[in-house]
Amino acid sequence: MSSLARSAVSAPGKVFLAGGYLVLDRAYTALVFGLDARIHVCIEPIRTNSGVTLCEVIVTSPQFREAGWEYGYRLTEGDGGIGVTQLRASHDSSLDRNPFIETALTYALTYISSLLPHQSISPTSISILADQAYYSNPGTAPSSTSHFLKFDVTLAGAHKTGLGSSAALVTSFTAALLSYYLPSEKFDIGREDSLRVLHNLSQAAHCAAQGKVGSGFDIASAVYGSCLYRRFSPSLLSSMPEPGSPSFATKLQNLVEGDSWDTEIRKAAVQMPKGLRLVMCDVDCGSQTPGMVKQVLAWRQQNKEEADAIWNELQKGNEELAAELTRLATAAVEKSAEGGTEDKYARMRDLFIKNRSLIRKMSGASKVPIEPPQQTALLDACSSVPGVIGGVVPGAGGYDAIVVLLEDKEEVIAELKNVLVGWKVDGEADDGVKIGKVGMLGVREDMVGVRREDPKIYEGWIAS
Ligand SMILES: Nc1ncnc2c1ncn2[C@@H]1O[C@H](COP(=O)(O)OP(=O)(O)O)[C@@H](O)[C@H]1O
Ligand SMILES: C[C@@](O)(CCOP(=O)(O)OP(=O)(O)O)CC(=O)O
Repeated sequence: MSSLARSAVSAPGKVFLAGGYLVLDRAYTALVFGLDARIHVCIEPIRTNSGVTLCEVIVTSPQFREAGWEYGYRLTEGDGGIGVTQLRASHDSSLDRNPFIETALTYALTYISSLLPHQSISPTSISILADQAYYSNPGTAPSSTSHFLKFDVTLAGAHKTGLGSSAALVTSFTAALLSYYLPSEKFDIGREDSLRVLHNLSQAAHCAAQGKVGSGFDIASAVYGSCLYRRFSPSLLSSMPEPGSPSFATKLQNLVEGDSWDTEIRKAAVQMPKGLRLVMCDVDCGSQTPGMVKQVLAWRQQNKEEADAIWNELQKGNEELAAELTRLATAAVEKSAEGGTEDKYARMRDLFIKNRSLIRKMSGASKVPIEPPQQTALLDACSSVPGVIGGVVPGAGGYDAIVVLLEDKEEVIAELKNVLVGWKVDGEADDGVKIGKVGMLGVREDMVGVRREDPKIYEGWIAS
C-alpha cells in the first residue's frame, strides 16, 4: 500500500458550450469547458486511540449542516466486490443517504481490492470541500485566509447553480481513494493510463448513482478538463451486474481497464484564445421543464430526416466553433491581428449566431424550450454589449442559465453586469414562464482537469 498519509485532489465543474442533445449519440461530439470552480476531497487515516481496528469510512462535508455519512465495508462472497453499508449515528436516528458518495465508495473500494487482493483496507476519514460558485446560497468565511465558505444550510437546502457538482464530486472522491490506497506504480493521476481508469470508473459509478446513463460529458470534463468529447457506447454499462452480485468485482475491473471503453477525448481541439474568457450567468427561474431530453429524443425518432438535417448542420457549426477558438488561440493569429482595425472575432460572432438559430430551429420543431424567447432576448442583449463575442444556452438549455464568450476586460464585464442587473422580463411570456433575477457567477473556464492539491489549503476545515 502507499504511505497512507493525508492527501487531496480536486476536480472541476463544467460548462457545456456546444453539442447538447447531439452528444447523446456517438455520431456527434460536444465542446465542453472545465471551470475554475472545483470540488476538493481530502483523505487521511482515521486516528483511533483504543487500538481497535475499525472497518469504517467517515465522510463529511463540513461546509453544510448535518452533512456527515459513516460507512462500514466488507469483502462480499462470490467476487461481488466490497459491500458498503451506511451506519447510523444512533439507533433512532434516520439515515440521510448520499447516493453519489455511497456508490463512488463501493466502486472505488471494489476496484482497489481487486488490485490489492491480499491487503485489508484501512479505515479513513474523508472531507469534501466545494468552491462557492456551485451554490448560490450566501456563505461566510470562517477566517480571513479560508479558501472555502460555510453555508448555513443542509445540502438538500443548498441552491445548486448547475455546474456539475455530482460529477466533480464522484471524480475527485474516486481519484482521492485510488491515489490514497494504490501504490503509484498502479495509479498516479499524472499518468494518462491512470486518468483513463479514473474516467471509466467514475463514469460507471456516476451512472449507477444517477440511475441513468447520460452522455457522461460532465465526468469527462471533471477528469480531463476542457475537451472535445465523444461519448462511450451506452451498452458498455448495461451488462454490468449490481454491486455485491456474483463476479461484479472482475467485471468492473475488466470494464475499467479493458479496451472496450470507446470514449474519445480531444483536449488539443479545445482552447481559449488569449484575451477572451467565458462568463456564466445564472437565471433565477423556478420552472425548469422536466423531461427535455426525453422529448427531444422522441421528436428526433419521429422526425428522423428533419432532425438529422438540423443535427448535422449543428455538428458542423460546433466543429467550426472549436476550430475557430483553436485558430485564434495560436500565436500567429494574435500577432498578425494586433494593431489591425479588422474585427478578428467576426467569424466567431457569425458562428454563435448561426448555431443559435439552429438551436432555435430544433427548439421550435421539438416544442422543447431549449432557447425559449426569454433566453433569446437575454442572449441578444448580452451579445450587443461591446466586447461580447456571443452567448448560448449551455447543455440542455432551458430557462436557468446562459454562457457568454467575451473579451477579458474589466470594462466589458462591468457593462455586461449592468445589463444583467437591470434585466427584467415584463410579465409572463406566451409559455407562462417568468424568469427572475439574472446574476453572474464568479467562474471562468479552466483547461485543467483533476489534479493533486496541497492538503494545507484545508486548514481550519479539517482537524489537524
Ligand atoms: N459539497 C457536497 N458534499 C457532498 N455531496 C455533494 C456536494 N455537492 C453535491 N453533492 C452531491 O451531489 C448531488 C447533486 O447532484 P446533481 O443533482 O446531479 O446536481 P449537479 O447538477 O450539480 O451535478 C447532491 O444531492 C449530493 O448528493
Ligand atoms: C442534454 C445533454 O446532452 C446535456 C445536458 O447538459 P446540462 O449541462 O444542461 O446538464 P445537467 O448538468 O445534467 O443539468 C444530456 C447529456 O449529455 O447527458
